[in-house]
Amino acid sequence: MRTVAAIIPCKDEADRIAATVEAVLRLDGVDRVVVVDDGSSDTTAAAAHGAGADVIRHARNAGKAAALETGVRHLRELESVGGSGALDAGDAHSPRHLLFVDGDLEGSASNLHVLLPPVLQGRADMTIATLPPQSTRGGGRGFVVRLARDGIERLTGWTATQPLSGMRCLTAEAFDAASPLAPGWGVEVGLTVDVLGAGLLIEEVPCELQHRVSGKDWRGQLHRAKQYRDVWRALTRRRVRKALTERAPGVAHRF
Ligand SMILES: O=c1ccn([C@@H]2O[C@H](COP(=O)(O)OP(=O)(O)O[C@H]3O[C@H](CO)[C@@H](O)[C@H](O)[C@H]3O)[C@@H](O)[C@H]2O)c(=O)[nH]1
Ligand SMILES: O=C(O)[C@H](O)COP(=O)(O)O
Repeated sequence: MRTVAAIIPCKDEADRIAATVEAVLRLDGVDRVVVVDDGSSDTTAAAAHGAGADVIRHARNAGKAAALETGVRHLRELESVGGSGALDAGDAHSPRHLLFVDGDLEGSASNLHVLLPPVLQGRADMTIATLPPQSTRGGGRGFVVRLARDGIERLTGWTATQPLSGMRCLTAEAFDAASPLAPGWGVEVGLTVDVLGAGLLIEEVPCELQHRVSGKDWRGQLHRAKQYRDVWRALTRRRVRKALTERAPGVAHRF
């Protein structure tokens, strides 16, 4: 049985991370959980460690994409030092599949198991969870989601139901196709465009997840403004790269 390593980027999730880690560790097929504490000012790292995760910390906040990259780098280092060479138990020559999980899912993370079979069985290179209506009402008006969905569609022809969903299971090949990741909140859009651009397959999978939604207050709106900026940057970079690939292939890799 091939196994999957989970990476959980988190900032200030001390109240939620232990329940999330415990639920992910119980998932069939997941044998390691790496939590990246992205410069939290609370006790996120200690709570994650206490729940059984490998924990690595950013001294300063660097954003979600950087936290995911740190997690994957740490995982690969851990496993090459440990002797398994970033390989899984079932196939001595394949790098690990990855499961990206947000830190605020708590017990609902136990429903993430549906993301694994399409990837483990080779039907998809990346699965993306789609979430049901959330029990707490959010304060968004759909601006970021529309920017992301329309941008992905224009670049790839594929329509994402929930383009910002960060709960994803992916092969090492899919991760490497999107590396370096688009910074900050651009990471999901970058992953989707790059994975499709590499000719790999994506499947969306409904998943009963509940997370902390951003509200209508100024914090929520500031968060959305940053999401908008990062998604716009990720899309713009990829539009430039695509145009250059068509017109000046020699320089396109620099973008
Ligand atoms: O600087 C940061 C900020 C957040 N996080 C973590 O990233 C995850 C997602 O952040 P969250 O605050 O929950 O963002 P939301 O806006 O609620 O998230 C939605 O939108 C994001 C993209 O904009 C996706 O990454 C998420 O999966 C999706 O649920 C959580 O584990 C956070 O703790 C970091 O690691 N570093
Ligand atoms: O609250 C949300 O759903 C996200 O922050 C995205 O914001 P949006 O509703 O403006 O797209």
